[in-house]
Amino acid sequence: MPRPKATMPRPSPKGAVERYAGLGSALTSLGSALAGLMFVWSMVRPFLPRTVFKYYLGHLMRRHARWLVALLDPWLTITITDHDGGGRLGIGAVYDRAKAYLSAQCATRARSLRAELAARGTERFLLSMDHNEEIADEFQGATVWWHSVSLGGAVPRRTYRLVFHERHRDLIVESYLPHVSREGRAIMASTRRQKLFTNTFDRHNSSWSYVVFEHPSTFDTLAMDPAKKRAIMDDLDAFRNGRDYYARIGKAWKRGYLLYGPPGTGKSTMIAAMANYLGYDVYNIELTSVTTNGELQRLFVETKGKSIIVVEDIDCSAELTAKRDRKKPPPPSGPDDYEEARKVTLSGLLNAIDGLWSACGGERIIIFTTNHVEKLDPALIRRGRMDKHIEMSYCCFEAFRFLARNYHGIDAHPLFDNIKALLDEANITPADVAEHLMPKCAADDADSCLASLVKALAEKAKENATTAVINSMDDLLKDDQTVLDK
Ligand SMILES: Nc1ncnc2c1ncn2[C@@H]1O[C@H](COP(=O)(O)OP(=O)(O)OP(=O)(O)O)[C@@H](O)[C@H]1O
Ligand SMILES: [Mg+2]
Repeated sequence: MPRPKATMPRPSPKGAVERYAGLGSALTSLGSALAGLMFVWSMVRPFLPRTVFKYYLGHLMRRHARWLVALLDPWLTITITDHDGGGRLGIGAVYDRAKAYLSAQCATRARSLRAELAARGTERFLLSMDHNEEIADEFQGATVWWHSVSLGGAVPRRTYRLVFHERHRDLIVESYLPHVSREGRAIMASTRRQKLFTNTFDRHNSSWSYVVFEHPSTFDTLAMDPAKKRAIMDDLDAFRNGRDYYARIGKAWKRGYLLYGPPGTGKSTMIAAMANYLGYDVYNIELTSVTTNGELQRLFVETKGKSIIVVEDIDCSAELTAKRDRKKPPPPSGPDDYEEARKVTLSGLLNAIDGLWSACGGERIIIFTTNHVEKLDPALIRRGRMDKHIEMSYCCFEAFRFLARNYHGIDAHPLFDNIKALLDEANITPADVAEHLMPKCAADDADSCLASLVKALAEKAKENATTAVINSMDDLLKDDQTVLDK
């Protein structure tokens, strides 16, 4: 039953009919032969000793069942699904490689295509097959068919089905699939786009979904003490180039950063700058939508290498601020207990971060952010888990100068001295400074923006001074009360 050559424009409809074309007559004659055989079998069977039937004929039929199936349908199928719980173990990666490989094939062969931008800042498109589209490919004289389908469910899973003749089994498994993987990886490397993954929850479980990561923040636009910034960049470089070093000292190739500081001091901006600097994907875990420790573990396992795993506002994310739960919880008995058992616990998070999986593949950075570092359990942020603690503080003069250069291209201004003095008293975040420096209308320029900043700083400094006086009076009153009580 020869299938149309791959060079033909498009097997129709969807190749399935061709695959079985010509089988009709064979099936008809086989059907009548089988019917005759069954008739003879029913006549003969009562006269056969039980053992003959059970051990000899049964065995014979089982042995030849595969041969019979192969005769009826010699076409084999390999299914490759995206994000089917094995991304970390390479199944998701296989899908991505197949998709990249097919992008080159389908550009000339498929009739219904999907297009996405190949990489940030380029005009190149990456083409892929649309759902239910099929293309043929030739490899060392063998023809294979790739069929793109979407498996149903709450989160539809994009899937490729690779169909080929059984006589090519070895060629496909030993040579063609590695060829697809190799070529696909090369194409991916040349068109790689950073991704931002977030965990979503449907009625059954959590899974990752992604968008293209396009955050403009870089270390060039991040305002902070230059020496501190340089130290962070050096740390990232050492990590990125540290594969052999980590292997030599016997540590998993991962590094934890704790970013802490008041709101608006640039923690999220710093994460984006790190991701852009390293070119890594970002996995943003929303702990409140993870219901169990097991699910959290699975999400971590599904992350790929060259990535930053982020848990923002870790102090508000889950019940992680209590002391480590040393005792095992009792088995759930009532509905409330079940609700309790569904929560992510501190030990669950620690296991997810440090589990054995974390040593496989490697090259992962884990970042926690918090506004209240003092609330966190020491176990969570100890060195080795959160290796580097970075304080994101209120805007210092260096950071202000950086922002002024960035927003208005100025390195000096008569108001700078005034601003320097006020910054020490005002405790204002880089986010607030940036807001004042941003022109609000066409008439706004460096002078007006700096004047607006000075006004805001003066007000904040005055407010802080008043608060300080009130606090000190409170302290005095408390001291007096203590003396009176005695
Ligand atoms: N150090 C900085 N350099 C440049 N811009 C900054 C800096 N810090 C803050 N910003 C500006 O302020 C905005 C808010 O900053 P960001 O979201 O990073 O703060 P955050 O520390 O993550 O706050 P939160 O604790 O509320 O999450 C950013 O969009 C950015 O434009
Ligand atoms: Mg933030």
